[in-house]
Amino acid sequence: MTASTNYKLILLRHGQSDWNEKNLFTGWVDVPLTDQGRAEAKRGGELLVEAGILPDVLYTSRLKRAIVTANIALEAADRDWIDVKRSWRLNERHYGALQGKDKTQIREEFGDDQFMLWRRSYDTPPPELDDSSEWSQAKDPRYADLASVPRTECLKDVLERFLPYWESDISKDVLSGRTVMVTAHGNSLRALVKHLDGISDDDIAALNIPTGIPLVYELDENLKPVKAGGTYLDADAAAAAIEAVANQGKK
Ligand SMILES: O=C(O)[C@@H](CO)OP(=O)(O)O
Repeated sequence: MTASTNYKLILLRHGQSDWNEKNLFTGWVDVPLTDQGRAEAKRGGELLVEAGILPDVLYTSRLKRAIVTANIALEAADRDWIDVKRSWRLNERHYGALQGKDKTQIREEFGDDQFMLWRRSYDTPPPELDDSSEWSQAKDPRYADLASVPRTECLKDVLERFLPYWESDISKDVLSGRTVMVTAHGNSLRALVKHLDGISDDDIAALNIPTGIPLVYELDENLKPVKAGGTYLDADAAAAAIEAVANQGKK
């Protein structure tokens, strides 16, 4: 790759999930996509074709809403065949004791400030989820390779578990000149965007990522974004969807 050529990275948050629709905190609970989510994923793949930006390698979390979104988008782009790598390090933030709880009820019960602190602050995790909860992942065999499964996480924790994988795998594929697609989650992608754009711990609270709309970053040889914030392939749809994510939990 020549010095003048920029590297390409596609970020894709999964399409609407069952629990997005039901307004529940989800985290590591492995919920499926809704029909709308599947349609968003297909549209995401079509947007890639229309923009002429086709992934050469896919990274996903170990959660089916990301895996299925990527599969549908790749099928729509006729790229089903590309190499795939999955890691728990791309999982959604573990939402602790909030997993399975209704966002509006939590906002009403604890108030706006506490709700936003748990939801968007950089370093305040929700209370830990008990291992006996039906929404716990403590005994989930898919995480048998982890020294310990999180019981809760704040965004800082997500960044700390994501960055080693960025350094060891994802960034290397980007720098090899392959167009990399990362299909993941609202908060694991917020961690990635914070890192790429150098967003402060305070400012990251205001950043929301919409479901199913590809966000394309062109990166220079130091992996710095050529355009801060990247480019959503459907800017109008993204603006409306970002607003909706920001307002979750409001009546
Ligand atoms: O519930 C979750 O896991 C996330 C993403 O859907 O929600 P929030 O946007 O509130 O962080």
